[in-house]
Amino acid sequence: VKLIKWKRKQLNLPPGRRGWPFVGETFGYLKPHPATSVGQFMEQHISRYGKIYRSNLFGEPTIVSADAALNRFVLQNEGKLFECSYPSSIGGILGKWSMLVLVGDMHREMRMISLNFMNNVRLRSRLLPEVERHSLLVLRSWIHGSPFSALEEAKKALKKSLCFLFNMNRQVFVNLIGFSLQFTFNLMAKNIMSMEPYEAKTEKLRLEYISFMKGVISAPLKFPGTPYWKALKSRSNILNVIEQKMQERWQEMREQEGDEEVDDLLGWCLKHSNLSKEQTLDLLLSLLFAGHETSSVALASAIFFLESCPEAVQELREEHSEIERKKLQRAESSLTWEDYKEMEFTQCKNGVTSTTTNNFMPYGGGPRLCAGSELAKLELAVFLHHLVLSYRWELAEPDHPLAFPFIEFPKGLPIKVYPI
Ligand code: HEM
Repeated sequence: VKLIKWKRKQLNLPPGRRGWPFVGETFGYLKPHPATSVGQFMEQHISRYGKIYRSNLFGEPTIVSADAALNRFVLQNEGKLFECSYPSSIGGILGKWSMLVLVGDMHREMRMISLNFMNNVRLRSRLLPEVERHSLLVLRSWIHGSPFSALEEAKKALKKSLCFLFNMNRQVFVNLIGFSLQFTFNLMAKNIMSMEPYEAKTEKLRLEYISFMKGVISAPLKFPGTPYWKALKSRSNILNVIEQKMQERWQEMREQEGDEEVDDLLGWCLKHSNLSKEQTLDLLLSLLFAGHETSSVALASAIFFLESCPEAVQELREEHSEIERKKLQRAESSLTWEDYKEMEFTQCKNGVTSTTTNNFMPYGGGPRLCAGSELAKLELAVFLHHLVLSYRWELAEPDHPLAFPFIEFPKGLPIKVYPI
């Protein structure tokens, strides 16, 4: 669904209605609904007005489109016929230099930096081994316990976090959302700022992001207690951590005078870009945001839907067992890029019709096409590889994805896993 704002009056506008004064139809539009449907609001509006209709959302006159062809046209003409904009509250939280809210040349510059950080060479040589290491860290913690136990402070953080874990007769209960967030966050924190997983500072930052995310799409009410207020506070705490990392890195760079460079995004920005300190802070903050919530929900959803399709799990297991067998024959201990390319069923490379590919736009399109889509696909495939080879799983209690408007599993997707 794309929201398109119009400024001029007396245009040939689609049908629709304005709703209540000021708030328009915002509350109805944002009402949580099962993520497997477009929701009652959209269904009712589409049946009454068609797939393209007029409304009033977030305090602005708006055209809503649930029409895939129009959505693709809008995405592809971004910066030419259309310009992206978000409700101002989102800019307040992500920062005015965040790539998600920037337009024009500055957006292009930030985008180039992000694409460079996740380019094909880095994906093969650096990110693939990291993705595998972080997948195994999480999956092994399900049976061996988390490396947390060594750290008193992090233990407290664990209690507060969504994750829980206990072991009974080799059957393990896992709060999947907590663990998939841990996996994707740790991966990004390592590659953006060389922060090690399970260290107290990394955990603290991860927990800040949880309250940060809750406020990104919330009413911009700036008084204590509201999600928006808490998210602004988290933003400032997150920026403090990133700034401290930046100071430490400057210090190291001065001391080492051009010696070995740390291979992370922070190091690259400080050495090779002309970004100001503020711009670098917002870039890192928003990349950490864009790069972990999204892929963790995608991963949890994949595992959720697979649970109800044993045939697909069986086919996955066959594909990954074969890859594992060949890997062992070559006496290799880690996955190679060639192994990854062989995960064809996992990546749904066969049997996808052109209608599906044309209408399915999970990564957006045009000049704002997700900069991390290749990394996200790698994360999903490698995690699933080790998951299906190590465990069987089933839902521990009924849960389902809700559009909130971000996708959430109300119970955190509790699953029971059995080591194979
Ligand atoms: C399954 C996981 C993911 C999904 C579904 C997803 C989805 C999207 C979508 C729909 C957009 C376009 C937003 C717009 O139109 O303005 C986007 C942008 C972006 N995504 Fe992702 N994303 C995922 C994972 C990631 C990862 C792992 C990263 C890594 C850092 C990332 C980084 C970005 C960035 C930097 C942008 C902004 C691109 C730009 O404005 O030029 N994403 N993502």
